[in-house]
Amino acid sequence: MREWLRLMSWARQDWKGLVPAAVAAVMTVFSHAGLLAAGAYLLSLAALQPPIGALSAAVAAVRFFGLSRAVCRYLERWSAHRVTFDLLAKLRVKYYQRLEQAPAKAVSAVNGALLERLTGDVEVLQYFYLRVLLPAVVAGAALLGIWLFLGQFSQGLPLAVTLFFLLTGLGLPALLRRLEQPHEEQIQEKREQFCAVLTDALAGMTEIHAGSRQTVWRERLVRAGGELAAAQEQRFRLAGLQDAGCGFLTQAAISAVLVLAAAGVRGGEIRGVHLAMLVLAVWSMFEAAQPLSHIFGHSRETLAAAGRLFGSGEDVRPASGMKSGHWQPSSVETGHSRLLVKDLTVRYQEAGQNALEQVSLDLPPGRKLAVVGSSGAGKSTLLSVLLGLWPYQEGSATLDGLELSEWDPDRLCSHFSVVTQDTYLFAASLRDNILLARPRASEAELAAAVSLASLDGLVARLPRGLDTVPGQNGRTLSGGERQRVAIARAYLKAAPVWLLDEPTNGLDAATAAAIMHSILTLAGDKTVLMATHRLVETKLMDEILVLDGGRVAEKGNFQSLTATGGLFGRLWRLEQDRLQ
Ligand SMILES: Nc1ncnc2c1ncn2[C@@H]1O[C@H](COP(=O)(O)OP(=O)(O)OP(=O)(O)O)[C@@H](O)[C@H]1O
Repeated sequence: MREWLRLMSWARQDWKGLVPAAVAAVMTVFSHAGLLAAGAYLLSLAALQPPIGALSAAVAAVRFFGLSRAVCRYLERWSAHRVTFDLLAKLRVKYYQRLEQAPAKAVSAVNGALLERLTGDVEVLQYFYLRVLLPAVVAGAALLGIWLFLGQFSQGLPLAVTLFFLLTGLGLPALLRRLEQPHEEQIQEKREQFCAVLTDALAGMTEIHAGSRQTVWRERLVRAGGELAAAQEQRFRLAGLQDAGCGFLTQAAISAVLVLAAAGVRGGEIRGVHLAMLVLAVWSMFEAAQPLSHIFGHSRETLAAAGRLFGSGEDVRPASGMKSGHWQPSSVETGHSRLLVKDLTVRYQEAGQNALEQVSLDLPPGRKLAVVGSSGAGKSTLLSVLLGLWPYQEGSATLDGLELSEWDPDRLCSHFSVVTQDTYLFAASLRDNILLARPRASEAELAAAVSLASLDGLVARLPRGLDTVPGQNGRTLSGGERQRVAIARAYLKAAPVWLLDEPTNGLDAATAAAIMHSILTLAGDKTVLMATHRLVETKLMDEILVLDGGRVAEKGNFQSLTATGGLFGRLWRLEQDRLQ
């Protein structure tokens, strides 16, 4: 019921488009009935060979309904689809924005399932209007028309037709609905599974090849596709049964009308010239009952899709989000931001282990802080929380005195230039990929970013320079080159705080040193927080925070930490041994 109300209120946003579409749909059905009825009447009357003038009204009616049917059908299709696609576009954007504001949800969900929701579920919602709301309105109007029209001729006819109309539109579908229900749920489940396997296979293509697992994955895909097809086959069988049942009931209704009307003619209640008209008018009105029979199926599908779509938005709590009336500091403009973290505790699962526990740090403007620790210590988690990508359960994290959870996500992000361990490049030109950070940057600013990030050598080598498309996720670029693109983006963004998550991960020592040099030169007097595994890079930082199992194990600068022989000292010696 909740989903129904939400769908109705969703559709209500565009009621100005919906009403004309519904009117056009009703007029189409009436025009169709009018055309057949007037045609049948004309032929019956003509068979009695009356003076030609007596046929003129019927001829005019046939012409009128013939034209109005075509025009109304066109208007109905055009307006209904236009308004539906408008609504779907709005819904897609809204759903994407929700995910964007709460990426925690996106990260924890299976990619394929998310993709399926953004495409499949949103697509299914078009049925709500086109195949649920609209047919219901049209069927209601048709039933009213049947009563008004047939009531002129006999009392028994509307009753008989209504009975068959309701059996066709509601009785039979309600019966089949019970049989279909388990298949619907199964189809959705199988479809999500198939999408998840497919997206996994595409994303992990390299690993699959490297591990010679092509056959296994091909079989997995074929199996998932086969299970989906089998589930769909069952449902299509029932849909076929429903179509056959509808056809049968329509013919039964026509036969009943014929028998009743013929009896009426014999009894003098109905004129013989009206007999064919009544039969054909009823036949055409059943055009409105047949779509009604699919309402159950489509409403179930749309309600399930609405539940997943609206539901997924609902259980997401943005990690950051502006509370109305809050003053939002604007240190982006002044270039000075202070990050203060106090006793921060973060858990990924409600009852799970803490990924961060009682972590505190102070990052005044211009300070350079390195966060180190072994794998799983919580470095990336800390950065995700600061970026507003993950909520925290306890403690506080403020930027310029305002809790991160109070910040508007866009405004919060505008304070950070980010370089992650694996920079994503879109399937667009290198220019567009760099300008992502500041789309309105001038050519001079872009050129400066390219040169300062040491990308000019690469740009000179590329066939179309900055306009070259480096493939999906920069397939044609090396890891170091991709990181340089990220640095150029960070520089262009000119945010007061640089957040770096292992920016030299996977690069050789020489490239890593060159990248670090570029970063620290470009960051200049900006604040820097860098998570890293390479302890040598921490020599250049003002302070080092050593995390161990989500807790702060040590704090200090490079000299003090190596001198004490604690965790950092041990890790440093291990790194030195490995390099020798
Ligand atoms: N999305 C997630 N869902 C559940 N647990 C997670 C998630 N991301 C990280 N964790 C867990 O949180 C802990 C900290 O992970 P985190 O990625 O922050 O460590 P890290 O120090 O950055 O590790 P690495 O150096 O390997 O990147 C780990 O135990 C990890 O398994």
